[in-house]
Amino acid sequence: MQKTVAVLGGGIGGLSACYYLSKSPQVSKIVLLEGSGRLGGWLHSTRREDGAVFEHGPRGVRPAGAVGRNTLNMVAELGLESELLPVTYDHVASKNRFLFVRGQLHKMPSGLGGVVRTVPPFSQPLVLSVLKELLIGRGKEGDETVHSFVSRRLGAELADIAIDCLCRGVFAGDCRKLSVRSCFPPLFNAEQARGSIVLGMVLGSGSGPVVPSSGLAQRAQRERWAQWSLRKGMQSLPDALEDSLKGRVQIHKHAPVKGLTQGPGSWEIKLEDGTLKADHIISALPAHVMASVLPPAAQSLSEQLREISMVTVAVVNLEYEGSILPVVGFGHLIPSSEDRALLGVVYDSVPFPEHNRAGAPSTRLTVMMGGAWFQEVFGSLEEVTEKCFLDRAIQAVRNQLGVNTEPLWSSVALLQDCIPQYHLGHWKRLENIRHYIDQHKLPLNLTGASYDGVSVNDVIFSGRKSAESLVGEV
Ligand SMILES: Cc1cc2nc3c(=O)[nH]c(=O)nc-3n(C[C@H](O)[C@H](O)[C@H](O)COP(=O)(O)OP(=O)(O)OC[C@H]3O[C@@H](n4cnc5c(N)ncnc54)[C@H](O)[C@@H]3O)c2cc1C
Ligand SMILES: C=Cc1c2[nH]c(c1C)Cc1[nH]c(c(CCC(=O)O)c1C)Cc1[nH]c(c(C)c1CCC(=O)O)Cc1[nH]c(c(C)c1C=C)C2
Repeated sequence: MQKTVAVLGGGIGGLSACYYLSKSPQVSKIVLLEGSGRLGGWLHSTRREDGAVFEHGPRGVRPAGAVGRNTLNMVAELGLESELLPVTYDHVASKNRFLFVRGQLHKMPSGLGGVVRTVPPFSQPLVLSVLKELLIGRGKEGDETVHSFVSRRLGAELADIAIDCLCRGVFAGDCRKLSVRSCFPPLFNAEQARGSIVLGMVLGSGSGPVVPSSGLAQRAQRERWAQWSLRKGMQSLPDALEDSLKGRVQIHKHAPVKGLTQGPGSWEIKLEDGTLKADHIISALPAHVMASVLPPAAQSLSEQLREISMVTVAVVNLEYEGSILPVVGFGHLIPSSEDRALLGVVYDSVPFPEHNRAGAPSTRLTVMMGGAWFQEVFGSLEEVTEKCFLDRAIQAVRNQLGVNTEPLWSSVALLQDCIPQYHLGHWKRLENIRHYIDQHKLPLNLTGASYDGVSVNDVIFSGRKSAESLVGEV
C-alpha cells in the first residue's frame, strides 16, 4: 500500500498521528497542514530570558495507565528524558489540593484520616458516602450526567462541591451537562461491571489497551511519579516532534484547510493558495472545524460533529516577588456555586520551581476563568478586554490567597474554543459519526481531543490509534 496521507491540524494530536505514521514504510507521503504559524496547538509555553517558563495550556502530564506509559515511551524515543521534571506522589503538590468554598480554602481530604473524619467543607466523613455507595443499585440509563451519577451514588454534597470542581478543573465544564460515560469512563465502567464505583476500583472493571513499558515508564512507576513536565515547558514536546518529523513529513504551516471534496478514491483539499490531493485524511482538527470543511454531501456527518461543543478559557499567568503563598499545594478549584467566572488557580511554582526565574525568589500562579460559563459572565469575545481578565485574576489572588502585592509580570491568553465538552449522549454521537464514516467508506480518521479524551495522553494515544488503523501496529 503506497499512499499519500494528509494530516489536518498540527496540535499534539496531528503531530502524534504523523509521528506514528512516519514509523511505517507503507505510507509514501505524509503531509501535515497547520492553519497557524506554529505547531503544538494548546501546548504553548512562554520562555523568558531569565529562565522563567509560563504555561498557557497544559502544565502537567500523568504517567499512570496505558496512555501515560505510551506518552513516556514517545518522550524516551524523542530523547527528552534528561528534560523531564517529575513530581512524585510524596510531593506536597500531589498531596495538597484545595477547594475555595464559602470564602475559605479547604484542603481536599486525603489519606485515611481525611476519609474517616468530617473534613470541611463536607458535613460528614467521606467513608459514610463510600459505605452507602456499596448498597446502591446499578443505574438503568445508557448515560447520565456526571452530577446525576455522583449524586445518586455518593450524595448531593459531593456532587455539588467536589465533582463540580473536578469537572471545572479538567473540562472547564458543567458537571450538570457533562456525560459520566465519556468524561470519566472508569466510574461508568465500575458501576456497569461491579454495580459500585468502590468495588470497581478495588476489583477492577475490565482491561484497557496493552502498552509495553519503556525503561522510562518503568522508572516513573518505580519512583512513583504523579505527573511530569519538561524543563523548557510543555512546548518542548511538539518542538521535539517537529524536529523528529523533518525530512519524513512535509510540514506546511500557515496552511488553513478551507474545504474538502471527495473524488473517486481520493480527497481534494482546498487551501488558501491551491489544492492538494490525498488518498487518506487523518483529521486532528477540532470537531466543529472539521464540520465546517466537509463537503455538502456529508451534511449529516457535519451536523453530528457540530454537536460536540467547545468552551473558551481565559488563562492569566502571574508572577510575584518572593514566596507569597499562604498554603502549598497544586492549586485550588472553585465550585460554580461560589463563583461562576473563576474556575481555579494553579500554584505553578510548587510543582515546578525549576520554571521560576533565576536569581531572586518568585511565585508563579495561573488563574483560569470562563469555560462553560464564559458567555454568561463575560459576554461575547469582542466585548471583553485583556484588562478585565487581568483585574479579575489579581482580585482572585488577593481575595482567595490574601496576596496584596501587585504582580511583577503578567500575561493574558484568551483560549477560544479550547476544550471540547463531552455532553450527555457523546458516546452515541461518536457511534453515529463512526458508523457514517464506515457506511460511506470514507478514507477518513478523526483524532484529537474532540472524541476520546482531552488529556495530552489521550490525544497522543488517539493519534497513534488513527495511524495504526491505516498501517497496522507501529
Ligand atoms: C488551559 C488548558 C489547560 C490544560 N491542561 C492540561 C493538563 O494539565 N494536562 C493534560 O493532560 N491536558 C491538559 N489540557 C488538554 C490538552 O492540552 C488538549 O486537549 C490537547 O492539547 C488538544 O490537542 P489537539 O491536537 O486535539 O487539539 P489542538 O491543540 O486544538 O490542535 C488543533 C490544531 O489544528 C489547527 N487548526 C485549526 N483549524 C485549522 C484549519 N482549518 N486548518 C489547519 N489547521 C487548523 C490549530 O491551529 C491547532 O494547531 C489543557 C487544555 C487547556 C486548553
Ligand atoms: C481550572 C481549570 C483547569 C485546570 N486544568 C485544566 C482546567 C480546565 C485542564 C486539565 N487539568 C488536568 C487535565 C488532564 C486530565 C487527565 O486525565 O490527565 C486537563 C485537561 C489535570 C487535572 N487537574 C486537576 C485535576 C483534578 C486533574 C485530573 C487529573 C489529576 O488528578 O491529576 C486539578 C486542577 N486543575 C486546575 C486547577 C487549578 C486544579 C486544582 C486543584 C486547572
